[in-house]
Amino acid sequence: MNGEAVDGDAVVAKLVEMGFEYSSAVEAVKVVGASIDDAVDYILNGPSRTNLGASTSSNCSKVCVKASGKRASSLSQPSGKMQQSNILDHFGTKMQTKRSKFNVAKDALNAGSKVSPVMEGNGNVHPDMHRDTKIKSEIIAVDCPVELRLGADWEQQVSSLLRKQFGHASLKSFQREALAAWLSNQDCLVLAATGSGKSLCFQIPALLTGKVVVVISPLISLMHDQCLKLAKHGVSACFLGSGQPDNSVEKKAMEGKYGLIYVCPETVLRLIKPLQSLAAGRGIALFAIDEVHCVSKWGHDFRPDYRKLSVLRENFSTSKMKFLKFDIPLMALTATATNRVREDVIRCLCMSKETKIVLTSFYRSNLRFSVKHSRTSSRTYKKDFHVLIKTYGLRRKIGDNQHLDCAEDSDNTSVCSEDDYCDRYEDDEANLVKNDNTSSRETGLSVEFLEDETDTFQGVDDWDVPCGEFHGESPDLSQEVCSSFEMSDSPMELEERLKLQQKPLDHGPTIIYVPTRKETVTIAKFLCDFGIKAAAYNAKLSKSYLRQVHKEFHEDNVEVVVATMAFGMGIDKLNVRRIIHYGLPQSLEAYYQEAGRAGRDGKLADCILFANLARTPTLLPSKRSENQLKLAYTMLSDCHRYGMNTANCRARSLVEYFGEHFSREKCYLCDVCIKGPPEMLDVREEADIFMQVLAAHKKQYALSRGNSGYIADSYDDDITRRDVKQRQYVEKLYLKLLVSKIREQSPKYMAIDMLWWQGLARVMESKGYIKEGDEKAHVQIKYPELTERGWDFVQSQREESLYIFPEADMLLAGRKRRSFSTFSEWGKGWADPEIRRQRLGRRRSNRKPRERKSKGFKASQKTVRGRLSKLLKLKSK
Ligand SMILES: Nc1ncnc2c1ncn2[C@@H]1O[C@H](COP(=O)(O)OP(=O)(O)OP(=O)(O)O)[C@@H](O)[C@H]1O
Ligand SMILES: [Mg+2]
Repeated sequence: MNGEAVDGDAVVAKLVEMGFEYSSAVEAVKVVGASIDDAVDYILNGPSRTNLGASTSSNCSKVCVKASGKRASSLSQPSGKMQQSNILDHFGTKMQTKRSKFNVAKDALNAGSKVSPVMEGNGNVHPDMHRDTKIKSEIIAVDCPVELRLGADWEQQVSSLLRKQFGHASLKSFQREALAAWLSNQDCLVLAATGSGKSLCFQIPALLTGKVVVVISPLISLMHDQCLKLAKHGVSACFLGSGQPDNSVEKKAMEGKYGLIYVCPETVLRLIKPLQSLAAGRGIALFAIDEVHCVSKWGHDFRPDYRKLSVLRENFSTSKMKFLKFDIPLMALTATATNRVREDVIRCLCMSKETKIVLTSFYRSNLRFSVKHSRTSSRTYKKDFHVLIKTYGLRRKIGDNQHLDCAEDSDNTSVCSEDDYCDRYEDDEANLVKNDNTSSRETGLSVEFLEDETDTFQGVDDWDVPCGEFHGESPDLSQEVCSSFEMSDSPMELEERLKLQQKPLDHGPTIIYVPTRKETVTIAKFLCDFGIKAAAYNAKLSKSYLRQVHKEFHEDNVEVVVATMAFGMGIDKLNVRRIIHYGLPQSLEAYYQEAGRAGRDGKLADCILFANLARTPTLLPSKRSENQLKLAYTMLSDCHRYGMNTANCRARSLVEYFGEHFSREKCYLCDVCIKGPPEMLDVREEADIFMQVLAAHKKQYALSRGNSGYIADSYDDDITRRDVKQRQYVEKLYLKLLVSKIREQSPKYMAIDMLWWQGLARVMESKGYIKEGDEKAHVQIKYPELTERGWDFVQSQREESLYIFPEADMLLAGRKRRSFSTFSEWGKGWADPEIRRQRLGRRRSNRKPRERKSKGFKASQKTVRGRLSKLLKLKSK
């Protein structure tokens, strides 16, 4: 009995961790018992398809109806919409027919193989799937190709191989460069955009020579994905490590039975000796380190074990292995690396000084970037996802063949939509205050995120989500990705791009990235309620469910996947039309990496970022050293600034963030290019007072410490030295306090909101007039301090204007009514007739009759008069 209770609790805890609501978890465990799989099935499928005995089903029917009723009431449902009450409805009975499904997949893989297909039953099949399907481990012997002598015509040989094996017309220029470097035994760092075809750079060497290519990859899902694709193309490959259920695969791999061996860094460290034997036997052509940004602490996905990969150079060099004529070349590849990360990678991996850097543009010219302001909470789902609802939900209603114009709704493309803002004004202000006051939030864990739990990078096992790629056909060569990367600014091209601005998207799936597991489930359920085939994806959901989602997504049966970062790297699906980030990502690297899942077929795709721009973003919880914390803040801050930007082309800012010179003027596709920047604003007066107050504080502080030194000479005495001595001045002036002082000095600034000043502080910082005065890193400036340039600004007393493009928060503040965070401020404003008129008018318009009524009733219960009037009412009845 006792044991049962403990088990039940553990299952409930696990379900909550997966992102399910506590009440649903408790209810599921009550009905199906302490089995995770049954409970998940119960929550997702409802009682109808849960594998329960008839009696149990009927017994629980009441509970289930109650549960679904509860869910329904929490979501607003428009009349006449398609009803699909849970996120697995569209899977139909597929979850129950794993065996036949998998066999079909296996058949498809084998049928697609053109040359001696090697699809290892055990090698590429997840243990669960293996158990379910009972596929016999059947190994097809691989004839090692004879080592080719590659002469000057190697490009021709590669081209014919490429056509025969992969169906591609030709190599892209960066692939050619990377292969040329490998052929001359050089190390190579390949920096190329997401979806550009980096994998081919290390797959070709395995096909050209009889030697093995060892690929180091961070995710089992990614390794599995690539092995399945290679099998489809008739290339022998396997992956090793904890995700590999068949122990014999490792042995065979070390005997040279596979052309490509995928390993995670943890495994490669363990296999150094056997790999040395392999190098002495069949030979190793290349070590490829995919997603190499994981090496660097400056990268967004740092993996400590990646840092130990210097063992490759140490152990596979001519000094260590006398029979080698040259060090086995290293090829490192990534789509997201800043200059700092690149240097770090070369140093950490001990790559040679002559390392060839193959750098292509990070620019993805077919991606249409935009940023929208949203509270990103359940209250805004309906508004934010209305385009998806229109596209997928309605689509089914009017028939699949009919084209639906799914161009973005004009008022929704706006970064700062006014009605978006007003109704959440109070909350946002409260959050701002909360963020400002709780510096502990920035140093520790955010309660909000602790509750929800996030998918953070822990280890390769967390990502053990084997998945397959079942394209079934080669990509359309006329739509090669490379063509979209190599566009010029010719008038014709420009015209084409201008046409693209308003072009509706082709039909294809969407991925929504959210920060927490909980949101994956709530948003997926919300979309399902509108008839959309949506599914949640987070690392804690059951493996069989995730495998199913992945597969259905690749087969175009799932239209929207709502995922955490667990569905990031390695997703190579050609026709993804929209990537939506619902909440600000933690870095621009992560953002660009995830956005890169869109439009891999070269056709137009949307990358939309919804973020609450009225709120300072917080870091997701993770273990970080002090330095890592600083870096994490810097990266989050860069991302925040990207969202705040209203004047620079988004594609340009992203590409320049990675250190690339953006050769064209702008992309002509992003929201900024389409709408143009906002009207410029002369902020000379506000900047003046901002800087003057800051300078005055610094002087007062110096005097109060008896250290009048460098500023005493220029001190103009509107405050006497004695006054200064009597008061205690803190060295750093908190931005909020600074704004209070500005308001104190001049009531005309009373009506300017704190958000606006935050924006101004950011602008002044970017112009080099102020800097952060706190040693701790912050997302946005918290303790402004004058720079030398700032002191010049203060002393110059220039009259000329200071025009700036107002940032998103400044625009929001302009539309928002100012709040008064302290009682004294509220009191002060009343003296000004204009402010008084505004406030009274606002108070009247703020009155929401329904809410006030209920609030009034509750309040009345607390007062004597209220209770008496209630009594009287009852008596009179
Ligand atoms: N030379 C080529 N011609 C046409 N298509 C190609 C060529 N090389 C690769 N591709 C296609 O490009 C797509 C993306 O390839 P790949 O997964 O290697 O991208 P990637 O650069 O590794 O992206 P990511 O950084 O997102 O991992 C694949 O579907 C592949 O078939
Ligand atoms: Mg890749």
